[in-house]
Amino acid sequence: MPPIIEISGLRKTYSRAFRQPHHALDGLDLEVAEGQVHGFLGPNGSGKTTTLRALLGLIRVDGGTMRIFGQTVPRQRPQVVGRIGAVVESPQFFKHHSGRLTLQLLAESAGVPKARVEEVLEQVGLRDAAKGAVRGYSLGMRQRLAVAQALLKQPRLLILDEPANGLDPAGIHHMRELLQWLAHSQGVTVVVSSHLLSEVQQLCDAMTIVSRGRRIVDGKVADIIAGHSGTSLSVRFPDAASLPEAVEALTTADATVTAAVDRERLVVQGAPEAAWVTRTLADAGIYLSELTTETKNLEMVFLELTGTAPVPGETVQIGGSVVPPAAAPVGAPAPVAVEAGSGEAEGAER
Ligand SMILES: Nc1ncnc2c1ncn2[C@@H]1O[C@H](COP(=O)(O)OP(=O)(O)OP(=O)(O)O)[C@@H](O)[C@H]1O
Repeated sequence: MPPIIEISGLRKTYSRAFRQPHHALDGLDLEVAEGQVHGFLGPNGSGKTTTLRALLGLIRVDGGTMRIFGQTVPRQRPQVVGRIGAVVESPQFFKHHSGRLTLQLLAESAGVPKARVEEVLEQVGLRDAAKGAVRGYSLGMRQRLAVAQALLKQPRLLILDEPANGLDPAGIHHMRELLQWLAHSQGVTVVVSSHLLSEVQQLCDAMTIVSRGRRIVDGKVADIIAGHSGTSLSVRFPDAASLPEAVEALTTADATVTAAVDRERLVVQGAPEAAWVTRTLADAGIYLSELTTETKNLEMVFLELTGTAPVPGETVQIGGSVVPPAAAPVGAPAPVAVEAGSGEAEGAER
């Protein structure tokens, strides 16, 4: 079955006064299969929103191709727009209207039966708050209203930019259940962008990790974690002067082992077992004072893949993540529901 979304080599460059042009998208690829919750994960400024805005026709790109439901967009957007619901960017609801009236007016203009309004209010958990004016809504409530708006037309593809934004833990849990139900029981394909790793891990079936406008890795969430996880060993010595000798001893004994000095300790990866490290060092006349095993979680995998792992004494700058290793590739304020394909509306230069 062809992917619901296929993006290949997408490019978007912003010119900046007195600075080099900025490649927000630098040949980005993305494939999203039908009926899954697909996480679009990346550090701040990695190009997630730019990609979603391009898909929805809100900005023009400089290169690459995009297909939704097999149709090339933006050219064939009219053929697919009715099947897409999206929540990207800031809310623009009439503050004096109630949540229910907001949805009723939108339903009317879209030719959707009024009964559908009650269904979506129930689905997003706003039934009891529906008669209150939107001006009294919290960030999380506006977020829910935006999602309700996106669901009105019973879309087959739902695109949400940071859906957990503004939601409290109960709201996040509720949103997760709703999105998984839509995907797994209703066959809706759901794409969510996020920088919340734990949320992606719990919510998504598959994910694409991006950094600096490029895809770093994609696949099933569990496979990505399994494929990049592993254990590393942290080794300390009575005297830090032993560190360079220890690196030499370990990497000479086995060329596939990596040993990196991290302040006063050595981080060893690829060793057959902990005992091998102890033995190899002892054979070289080096004695250690501590050896601990560290298992990687998704956060460590993400930091490693996107090159945003903290460096002692340095603060990683936005958009300044390092170029990821060559071996890796495998394959807001509260948002508002955006009418997909509502035209080319280039955002203001930041
Ligand atoms: N209209 C614009 N003018 C200039 N630069 C822009 C514009 N929109 C985005 N950018 C830049 O493009 C890069 C990608 O931005 P984008 O909003 O797509 O990132 P993101 O992955 O969604 O980040 P976040 O997680 O912080 O929302 C950033 O460096 C951003 O500053």
